[in-house]
Amino acid sequence: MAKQPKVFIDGEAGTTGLQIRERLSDGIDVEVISIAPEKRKDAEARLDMMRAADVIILCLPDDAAREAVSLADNLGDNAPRIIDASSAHRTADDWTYGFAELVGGHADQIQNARRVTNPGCYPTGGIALIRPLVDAGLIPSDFGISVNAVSGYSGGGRSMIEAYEAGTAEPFELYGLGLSHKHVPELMRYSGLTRRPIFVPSVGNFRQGMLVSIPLHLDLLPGKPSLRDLELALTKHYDGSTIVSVVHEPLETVGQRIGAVALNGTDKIELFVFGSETQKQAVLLARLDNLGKGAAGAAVQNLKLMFGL
Ligand SMILES: NC(=O)C1=CN([C@@H]2O[C@H](COP(=O)(O)OP(=O)(O)OC[C@H]3O[C@@H](n4cnc5c(N)ncnc54)[C@H](OP(=O)(O)O)[C@@H]3O)[C@@H](O)[C@H]2O)C=CC1
Ligand SMILES: CC(=O)N[C@@H](CCC(=O)OP(=O)(O)O)C(=O)O
Repeated sequence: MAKQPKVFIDGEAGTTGLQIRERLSDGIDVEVISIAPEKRKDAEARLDMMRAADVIILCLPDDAAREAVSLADNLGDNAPRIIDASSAHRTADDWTYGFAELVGGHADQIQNARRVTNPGCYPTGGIALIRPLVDAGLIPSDFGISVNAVSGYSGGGRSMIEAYEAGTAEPFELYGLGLSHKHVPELMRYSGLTRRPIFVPSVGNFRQGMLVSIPLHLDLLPGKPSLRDLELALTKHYDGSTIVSVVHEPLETVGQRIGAVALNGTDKIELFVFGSETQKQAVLLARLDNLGKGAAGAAVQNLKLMFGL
């Protein structure tokens, strides 16, 4: 029988760490090794955990994740493999982007990678929608794209959760209005866009769940594609995936509105092409759980790929 991989979750007590822990206790053949809670920020103790681990999953703020990687570097060739859930290494050339469905064959790259950077929750939705359409030639890479999104408050980690649960946060707000959100470089790099998209995130008074939407003027696209053309290209790209699905619901069925929380507790993502053929306008839409495919679900998916679980 193959050896059970030993997993150290650095940041195990945080929002993402806890979700990963929960998923790993659900019949996945790994041994989770945990640090004593009072030592969780002690570099020597963390290094000892890294020595014992086959893989570490970083569920830390960006600076702490960078520090964890330099700790692991001290172990040279004996360093464990790394999955980083933070945004510290998302556009680094020597890391593999942990979105298995990105392009054909990408899952094999994750399988063989030593260092995998987990996608951000918003880029997961945006890239899932845009990349296949750029690759199919339906959206030119220099096309002007806007990405609007709403997240549950768990996306902001422990401090935002506490603020919402104490009733001290705005019930709903847009943010990132200086258009320099940290997710934009990642979104550009992996969606294949060369023109910087306008990204406007927002957060509301619900714990988890996410919608990412992209309005498009179809008559400004070079081939003037129909809604059906866009839907077909997405369907073809994700054919066979058990995680990403393209939902073929006519507008009349969904009633021209869609909620953010239907996939909560799952690691799935749904893609929709809404709009009006008459107006030649579309809204591409992704629905996911920010803590599922947007964080912990993707980390566990990558772990399974890396260890053939
Ligand atoms: N929440 C989400 O939807 C998503 C989060 N992410 C990313 O995952 C990472 C973790 O986020 P999240 O779980 O939400 O954050 P949390 O704030 O909920 O948890 C972070 C954890 O890291 C611990 N920690 C902080 N500094 C250190 C340190 N120097 N050494 C060891 N442990 C430390 C914290 O401990 P303490 O509280 O005691 O300081 C806490 O347990 C972030 O980089 C985030 O951007 C990615 C995708 C989605
Ligand atoms: C609501 C909220 O605050 N969301 C976070 C993103 C959460 C996420 O995916 O973050 P990482 O890229 O850090 O992993 C934000 O906008 O910064």
